[in-house]
Amino acid sequence: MRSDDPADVTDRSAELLEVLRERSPLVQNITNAVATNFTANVLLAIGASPAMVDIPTEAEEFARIASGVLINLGTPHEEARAAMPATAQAARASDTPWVLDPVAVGALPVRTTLARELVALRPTIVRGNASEILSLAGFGEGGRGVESTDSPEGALDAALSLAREHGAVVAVSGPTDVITDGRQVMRVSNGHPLLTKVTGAGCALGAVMAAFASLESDALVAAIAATSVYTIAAELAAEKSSGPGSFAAAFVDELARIDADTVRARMAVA
Ligand SMILES: Nc1ncnc2c1ncn2[C@@H]1O[C@H](COP(=O)(O)OP(=O)(O)O)[C@@H](O)[C@H]1O
Ligand SMILES: Cc1ncsc1CCOP(=O)(O)O
Ligand SMILES: [Mg+2]
Repeated sequence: MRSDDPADVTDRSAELLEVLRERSPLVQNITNAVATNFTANVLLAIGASPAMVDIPTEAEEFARIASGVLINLGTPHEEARAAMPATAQAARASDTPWVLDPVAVGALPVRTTLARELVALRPTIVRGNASEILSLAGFGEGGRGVESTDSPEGALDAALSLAREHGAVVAVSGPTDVITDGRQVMRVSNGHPLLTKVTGAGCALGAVMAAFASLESDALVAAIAATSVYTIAAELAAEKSSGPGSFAAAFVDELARIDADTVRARMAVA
């Protein structure tokens, strides 16, 4: 498989969805108070097994047995903050892939310092919106709270810089998601604007990336596969919903229903 060949990546993404359903990876989440329940439901729907293990000592022990780990900085309370670096180190030491979501880094001092510390611990994937990726790379001041005020294309240089400095895949979300390992740059154009009207949609995508990264050693392909399955499910859900509330429910349903053939037919990667 060539990770820069859209046809190969499409095939592998479809296959990875089937592997995910067979293996049901155990995904550990240290995530925020807003997105916790939605994230767990998204993971269950897609076929993974969520565990919100986020307190010191337990979290780092769990990272050794988890299939993948998400560390998300959305509401970084003291206990979670204390657990994060040791969890990242334990994940690294035990070859558990881990995803960093630097929610709202930029102007907010506590999470911005913490995000810089964590990114130096070599996440497998850094996932954020464009403003977050620009800020983490030192290229911007942050978005509007948790929302982006920048475009993924405008964050490409920042993503390349972060990827090269830290040896991570960087996935920048937006209307077209831009994903890079510091050499290749791939774009996923699936998705629907209703995803931006459900809080935690970006956060839950990070957890899905941790699930896929546990199944595929090429983290670029894992991030593309996760984004594609997720955003195609959003397209299907949007066709059946009348607004953000019914969309959120339909989205969880479509994550549970989506199959490999649908991924092959609809995936728009280039
Ligand atoms: N305008 C848009 N059209 C289609 N999909 C979008 C749009 N904006 C974001 N998405 C999708 O929504 C999901 C969350 O992305 P985003 O809203 O950028 O993250 P965050 O919630 O962290 O700010 C991603 O899967 C992304 O592809
Ligand atoms: C609203 C909010 N405030 C702190 S974390 C959070 C959730 C952000 O979720 P997402 O980044 O997925 O939109
Ligand atoms: Mg976010």
